[in-house]
Amino acid sequence: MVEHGQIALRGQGLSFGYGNAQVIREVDLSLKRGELLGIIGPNGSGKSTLLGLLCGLLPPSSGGVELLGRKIGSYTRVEVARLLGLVPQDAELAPGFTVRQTVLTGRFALQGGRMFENHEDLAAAQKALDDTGMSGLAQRQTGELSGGERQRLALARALVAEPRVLLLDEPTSALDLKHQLGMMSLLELACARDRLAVCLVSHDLNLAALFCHRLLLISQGQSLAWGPPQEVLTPDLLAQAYGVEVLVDREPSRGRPRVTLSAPRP
Ligand SMILES: Nc1ncnc2c1ncn2[C@@H]1O[C@H](COP(=O)(O)OP(=O)(O)OP(=O)(O)O)[C@@H](O)[C@H]1O
Repeated sequence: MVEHGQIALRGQGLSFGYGNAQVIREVDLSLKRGELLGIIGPNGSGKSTLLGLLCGLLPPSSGGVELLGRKIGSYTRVEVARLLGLVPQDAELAPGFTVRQTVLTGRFALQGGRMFENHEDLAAAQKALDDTGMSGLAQRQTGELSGGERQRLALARALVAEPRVLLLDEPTSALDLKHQLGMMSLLELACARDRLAVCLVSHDLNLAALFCHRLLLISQGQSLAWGPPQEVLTPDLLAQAYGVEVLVDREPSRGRPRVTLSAPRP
């Protein structure tokens, strides 16, 4: 169970626009230590923009973000990089590097000016490669990876930095069933064991329901629902957000809500 009272990341009254187009409106969100939080919502509803606000990359037009109890703007960039990891959609992987070298670049913020990796860095990189199922590809060049392998490498590079908060934008979108389960189980374990706070954006409502403690449903830049999966994944709320009819029942392994699209016969 997630304990209350230990907020890792908090966004309050967040608003943001690109130019004159208002994209995020008055969104509140809190992420506890050890919590796995899912942000869901239709295309263009503002999920990636919200992640950008939460990690301090985008400046809110109103409202603010607190990381571990302090305004995010009061940290230096290196301090933020040390505490908070971000895995964007299509994470950039520099060409010409091997998978292992790429994972090791994730240790940069921990190295404090040290030029070469030490034994601890190498051991952490190996563990991240093992955990993400990438050790067999450790010598492969980044330009020679499949989409799913790139996603797993991006996660390995983020985990090796040992962040306190991890934000991920559609981290399972290119993964097959086994690797979806592997990645979500790994994140779940990091939450439970290391008290990592994880916030991920996903279009896979069932995967999010299966693993996330709470969900935030965003629609047109606003928070439409916020709470445990069974309170958010209801046919009414999903119809409001996505404009489609769905069936919601319980999946048998954890009793979490399961969403099925309802399509009329042709
Ligand atoms: N750099 C930008 N400049 C202008 N408008 C942008 C920019 N990035 C995103 N937008 C617009 O802001 C809105 C929210 O985009 P955002 O990427 O946050 O949505 P999303 O919910 O993550 O979408 P998706 O599910 O399709 O990835 C969209 O209307 C998008 O077109």
